[in-house]
Amino acid sequence: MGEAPAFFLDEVQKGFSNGFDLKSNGCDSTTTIVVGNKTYLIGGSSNESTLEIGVQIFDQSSGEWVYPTVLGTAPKPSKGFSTVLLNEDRILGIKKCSTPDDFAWFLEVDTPYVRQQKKILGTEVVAWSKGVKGKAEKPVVISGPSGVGKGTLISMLMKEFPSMFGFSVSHTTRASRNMEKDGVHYHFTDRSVMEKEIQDGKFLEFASVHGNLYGTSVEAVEVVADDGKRCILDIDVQGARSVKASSIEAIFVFVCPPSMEELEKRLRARGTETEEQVLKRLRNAKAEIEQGQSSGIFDHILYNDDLEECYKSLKKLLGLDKSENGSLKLNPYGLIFLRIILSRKSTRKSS
Ligand SMILES: Nc1ncnc2c1ncn2[C@@H]1O[C@H](COP(=O)(O)OP(=O)(O)OP(=O)(O)O)[C@@H](O)[C@H]1O
Ligand SMILES: Nc1nc2c(ncn2[C@@H]2O[C@H](COP(=O)(O)O)[C@@H](O)[C@H]2O)c(=O)[nH]1
Repeated sequence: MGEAPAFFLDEVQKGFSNGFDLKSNGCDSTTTIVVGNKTYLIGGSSNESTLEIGVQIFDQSSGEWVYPTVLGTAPKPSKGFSTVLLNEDRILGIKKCSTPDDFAWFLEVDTPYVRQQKKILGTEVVAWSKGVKGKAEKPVVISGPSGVGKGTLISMLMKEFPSMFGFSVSHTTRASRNMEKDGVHYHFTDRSVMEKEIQDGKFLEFASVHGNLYGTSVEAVEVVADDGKRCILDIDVQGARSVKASSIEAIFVFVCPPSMEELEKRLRARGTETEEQVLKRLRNAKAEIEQGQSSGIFDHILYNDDLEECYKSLKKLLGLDKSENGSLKLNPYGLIFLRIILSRKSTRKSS
């Protein structure tokens, strides 16, 4: 989510000159700003029922108006909206006559995230995010093969630090397990509904995992941010890759099992999957561990052998422990362990 330097937001709020070329439209409800060969018309309301500030693009090369897919939650219309272009890839918008927590907004127009979404959606794309005053803690992305203990570690963290962390509740098309609650563990949904919402740009990332669709909605992350908490995402490696390509600056943690045999034991002991699903998850685990090692996505690799030790390491890397960082920060030993795990031949045949 976008973050404006605190000093800058303070200056703008006080109405001081700030050195930026802010284009004010007084109290009109629309403003235009040129980025490359496109003119962005921002303001008014594109949709009367939701009352959001609308965005239209005039493409000077084709001479046509384009209505982009708008990702993120757009600001509500205000009496005036001033804009300034930052880094040629995002527009900072300042709402007039607004509250301190609602006056700075970013519209990404050509960031890596927006470019990626353009490719996926095949449309023109822009993405809104609210400016955060001050320093927001980076979200934490936790990945690793199924059954390694990601959920267990996250539960421990949420239990010990309930006011600090908020879990990003993903959507999934898989059936719910016995103890799982809709809206708490996942938003359980139909594939057709989720596919439509993906097309509508409601997802920050999504992936097909073990035969089902899983995804993080923009709203899921915003709910946590609005609560003033640090967001934790439990997502697979494909999802982590998408978040890495987005404008979100996160800490990426990969959790590794001590061995494939132990992973299998844990998956079976959990008793939530059919035999066929266990086998599929174990097959996918190999590829995930390989990607955990070689993708360059992850800042930290944790070994979940002894749960308490692993939890301690997780807390250390999140700065929740005063002693030195306890994770294997992509050091040679980490890579050696990964290779050992991958080189152990699974005795089970793929089905
Ligand atoms: N260090 C550990 N030693 C032994 N068992 C563990 C350890 N960590 C977790 N477990 C157990 O392993 C099982 C799988 O853990 P968990 O459900 O947290 O995995 P996960 O990575 O979240 O899996 P998935 O990706 O499928 O959601 C659980 O029964 C959990 O209690
Ligand atoms: N890319 C995403 N992956 C996700 C998301 N939510 C969960 N996951 C991953 O799916 C597997 C399987 O989960 P399970 O609950 O069926 O055992 C696991 O690796 C999760 O990390 C998501 O939103 N996006």
